[in-house]
Amino acid sequence: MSLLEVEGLNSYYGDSHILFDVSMRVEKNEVVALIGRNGAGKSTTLKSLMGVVRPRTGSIRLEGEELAGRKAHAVARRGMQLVHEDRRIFGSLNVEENIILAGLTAENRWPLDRIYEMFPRLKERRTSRGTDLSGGEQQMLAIARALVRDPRVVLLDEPFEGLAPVIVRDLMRACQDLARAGQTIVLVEQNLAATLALADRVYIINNGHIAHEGPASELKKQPELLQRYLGV
Ligand SMILES: Nc1ncnc2c1ncn2[C@@H]1O[C@H](COP(=O)(O)OP(=O)(O)OP(=O)(O)O)[C@@H](O)[C@H]1O
Repeated sequence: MSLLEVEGLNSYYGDSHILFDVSMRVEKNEVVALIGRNGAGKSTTLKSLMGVVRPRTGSIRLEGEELAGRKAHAVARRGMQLVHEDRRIFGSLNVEENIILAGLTAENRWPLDRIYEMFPRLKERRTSRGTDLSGGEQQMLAIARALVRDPRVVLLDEPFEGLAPVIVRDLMRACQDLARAGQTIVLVEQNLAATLALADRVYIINNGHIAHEGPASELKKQPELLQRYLGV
């Protein structure tokens, strides 16, 4: 049994059918990336896993437990965390308050020291308000807010988007440390180099259909796939 088993997801916005029989599996300690063109359905897949979008049909099993149809807070309680593209931190609270608040209702929590070891920059900025952080620091804080709840699976939606290359490098390093420490991650990211550096395995989604699945290391040798589905 895989840690996360997704079968036959069909998701809609109103009458628009967005995901078509999406199936994926994620092993424990694995980093799985979901890539595809703009509008292919990557964010909708993460939102469907998290219960933010409610799939009309399909199954989402985490450690064998069915999560499809549950609300996001219930899914979070079972050990899934989604770091949204728009980060969702509290601007009026400082860094440490943001982290503590996120962890309040969690069954298990990372100690603050472990968070700060992963993101030394957050330790330096721990008394700064959310609104005073740079984009990169906000992204670190958004990830920290997910990690403090000691998730079984963390879903990252475009964590490097809009960040300067030097910040991307720092965040990449943190994500690599996280992966090495055994954190299971599902990553959606436009930065293909970063994606292939981080991921063990990749799914390509095209018009809401899973079009390819395979090891990240092999995708680098398949330029025709990248051309066909990503236009690169
Ligand atoms: N809230 C919404 N209401 C209606 N349609 C939506 C909504 N969110 C997304 N869509 C549509 O669903 C489709 C899939 O969007 P989604 O955000 O999942 O794509 P994506 O692969 O993550 O792309 P991007 O990289 O542009 O975020 C697109 O056609 C998009 O316009």
